[in-house]
Amino acid sequence: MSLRGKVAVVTGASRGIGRGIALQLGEAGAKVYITGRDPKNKKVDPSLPTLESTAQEITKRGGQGIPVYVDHANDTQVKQLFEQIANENKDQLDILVNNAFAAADSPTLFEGKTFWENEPELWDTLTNVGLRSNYVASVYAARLFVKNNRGGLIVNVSSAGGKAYFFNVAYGVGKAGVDRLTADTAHELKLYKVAVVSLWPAQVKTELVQNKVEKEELPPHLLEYFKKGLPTSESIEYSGKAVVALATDPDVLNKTGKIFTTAGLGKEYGFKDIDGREIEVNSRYIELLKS
Ligand SMILES: NC(=O)c1ccc[n+]([C@@H]2O[C@H](COP(=O)([O-])OP(=O)(O)OC[C@H]3O[C@@H](n4cnc5c(N)ncnc54)[C@H](O)[C@@H]3O)[C@@H](O)[C@H]2O)c1
Repeated sequence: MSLRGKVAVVTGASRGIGRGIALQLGEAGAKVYITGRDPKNKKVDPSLPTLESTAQEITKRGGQGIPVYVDHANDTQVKQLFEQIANENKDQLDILVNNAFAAADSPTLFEGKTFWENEPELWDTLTNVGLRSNYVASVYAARLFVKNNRGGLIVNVSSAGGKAYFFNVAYGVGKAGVDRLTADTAHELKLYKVAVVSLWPAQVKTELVQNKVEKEELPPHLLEYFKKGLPTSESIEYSGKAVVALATDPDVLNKTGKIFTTAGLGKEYGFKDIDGREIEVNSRYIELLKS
């Protein structure tokens, strides 16, 4: 229970990597605010977990899960989230994980089209919730961190797509933006002892990807790529273990502004995936990080 007494917020945590991070923060004893869109306003796939079920699981594991409906495309709702956190915790906030990403459930991400074959609006789908939304949440979190003057941690969930071509042009530019957001917010927050890092998971066995593979709802090249990778993929909670390791590291400020792979952190801090597997560091990612 190394994070008992800490207050965290994980955006986009009903499923996927956000859910895995929220569960591990809960297991470490934190109070975890988790956000997701109101199911009344979106198409719900009943086979995917919900915000409420994730919150219950956090509490079952020893933390406190608090679900808050927030559409991260709506700045007013994000502002209200941080007002709620401030009111309920005497302004305390210790950890922000920017994870919400709107593109994965849009079929366009996986279609394999060139940028000129897609309509320009694809840019907005891939960067409004996934880059701009990280900036907005960071603004409100930073105001609390600075007011409290007791340090803090922001983890931006990103991807190797920030340095090399993955899926499509807007995806890569968005991820490069997330990594630059990390570097520049870290620069301004260092004085206040707030660390900001980018986290690159490798291929992750998310509920969405597993569903798409099972139902064969992917173009052939991606179906083959995901099928081949699934057996050795990281669990959603492996990213959570990485966030807990960072949040409990008294020297985390030495890492501020930089990008870390989940497996690299696993090796450094000595954690394994939840099934006991040691995850290999992807040698291509190491090369990309040096470039
Ligand atoms: N899945 C992978 O293999 C993988 C690998 C590396 C990096 N990543 C990155 O991890 C992040 C999360 O990806 P994922 O695979 O878990 O995706 P996912 O689609 O499974 O999860 C995204 C989460 O964001 C939420 N969300 C979407 N739009 C929202 C909105 N408007 N407001 C609030 N919440 C919203 C979804 O409900 C969901 O909980 C992304 O940035 C992705 O690029 C994923």
